[in-house]
Amino acid sequence: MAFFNHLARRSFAQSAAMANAIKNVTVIGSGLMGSGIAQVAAQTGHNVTMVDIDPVAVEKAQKRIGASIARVAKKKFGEGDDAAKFMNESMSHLKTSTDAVASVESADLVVEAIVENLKVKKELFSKLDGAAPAHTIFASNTSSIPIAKIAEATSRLDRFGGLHFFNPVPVMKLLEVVRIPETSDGTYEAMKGWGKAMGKVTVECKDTPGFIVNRLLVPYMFEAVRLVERGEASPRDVDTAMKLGAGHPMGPFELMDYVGLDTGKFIIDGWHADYPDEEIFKPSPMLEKLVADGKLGVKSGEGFYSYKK
Ligand SMILES: CCCCCCC[C@H](O)CC(=O)SCCNC(=O)CCNC(=O)[C@H](O)C(C)(C)COP(=O)([O-])OP(=O)([O-])OC[C@H]1O[C@@H](n2cnc3c(N)ncnc32)[C@H](O)[C@@H]1OP(=O)([O-])[O-]
Ligand SMILES: NC(=O)c1ccc[n+]([C@@H]2O[C@H](COP(=O)([O-])OP(=O)(O)OC[C@H]3O[C@@H](n4cnc5c(N)ncnc54)[C@H](O)[C@@H]3O)[C@@H](O)[C@H]2O)c1
Repeated sequence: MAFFNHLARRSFAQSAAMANAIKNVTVIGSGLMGSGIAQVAAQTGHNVTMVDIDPVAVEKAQKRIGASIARVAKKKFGEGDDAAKFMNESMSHLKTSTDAVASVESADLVVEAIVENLKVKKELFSKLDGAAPAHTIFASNTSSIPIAKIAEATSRLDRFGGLHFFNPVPVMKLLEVVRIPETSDGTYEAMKGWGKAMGKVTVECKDTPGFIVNRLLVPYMFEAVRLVERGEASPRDVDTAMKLGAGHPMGPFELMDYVGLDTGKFIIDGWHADYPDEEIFKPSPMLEKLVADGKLGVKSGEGFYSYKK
């Protein structure tokens, strides 16, 4: 018994040490998710570099983060000195860059949150693999792509996993921590420990399509799309029904607009390619048209609904 207690203490100490070892975090992608992850990492005292290929995206992300940190500060401290101190300290932990390769040179953890496209994610990780130190853990925030397929681009499968956050990151408490068969126990413990240091509740999941939440959420959203396409109800009434009848904070159309319809299309196209016989994953004419018209949801000012002021 004493021996097992000793082992348990040692593995706890090891995982705590690895989680504590994550100080320098590089977040690649400064869109909806990357900016949220970078913000929470900075708020929780990590040294963060947030990277995007698009300098305009970085600039917008900084503004979004400033506004969001102000909301968090107000909620935590009200008005006054403590709120200002929290905001200043958080912002002082955040750097930005447009050079992904240079930004990983001293990273303990890289969290990728770029476009939901396997080829683009692999190209990125393959470049980073040669530039990051040997100890650096790589993680993807993908919604739907198998982690193993992304990890193939690197030679560090034991230091690779999934860290799936939820939108809006500063508010949503959940973090799905995903391992592939090669992920080492040390890496997995470090990812979970970091999630806790970020203030999230972590759940563990294997590298299964959609992990836990999206395995249930995506078919639900697409049932809603089919229902509207069949002319059985309007998006507004479906949303009202799910909010007032099922207690959801947003209806499925509001939520799709919030997530981004381009991301929704990437997810469904990927799953349709992988599971061509599944009716629910077949392309939706309604979604195809909105994306083709540049109506990507809240982020572009219009999707199923208009957000233009
Ligand atoms: C097509 C297929 C698509 C597949 C999708 C897969 C996507 C993905 O992989 C998984 C997901 O993320 S799935 C998506 C998972 N996500 C969901 O399911 C989300 C469902 N929606 C919700 O939970 C709620 O509607 C919200 C929390 C978004 C807003 O809450 P509300 O009550 O309706 O409105 P409120 O009054 O404005 O906000 C209330 C308070 O929240 C705080 N706050 C809010 N935003 C903030 C920010 N950016 N920063 C900081 N703080 C922020 C703030 O404290 C505010 O209080 P304040 O006094 O005003 O400062
Ligand atoms: N939107 C959501 O609700 C949500 C939730 C959980 C997970 N995700 C996943 O997170 C990832 C990002 O989603 P998002 O909603 O933040 O997308 P987004 O469109 O808001 O942002 C993506 C950003 O990545 C940048 N980018 C693209 N290619 C890049 C590259 N090679 N190097 C650096 N930057 C690059 C783009 O310029 C853009 O700013 C996707 O994998 C998505 O599936 C999204």
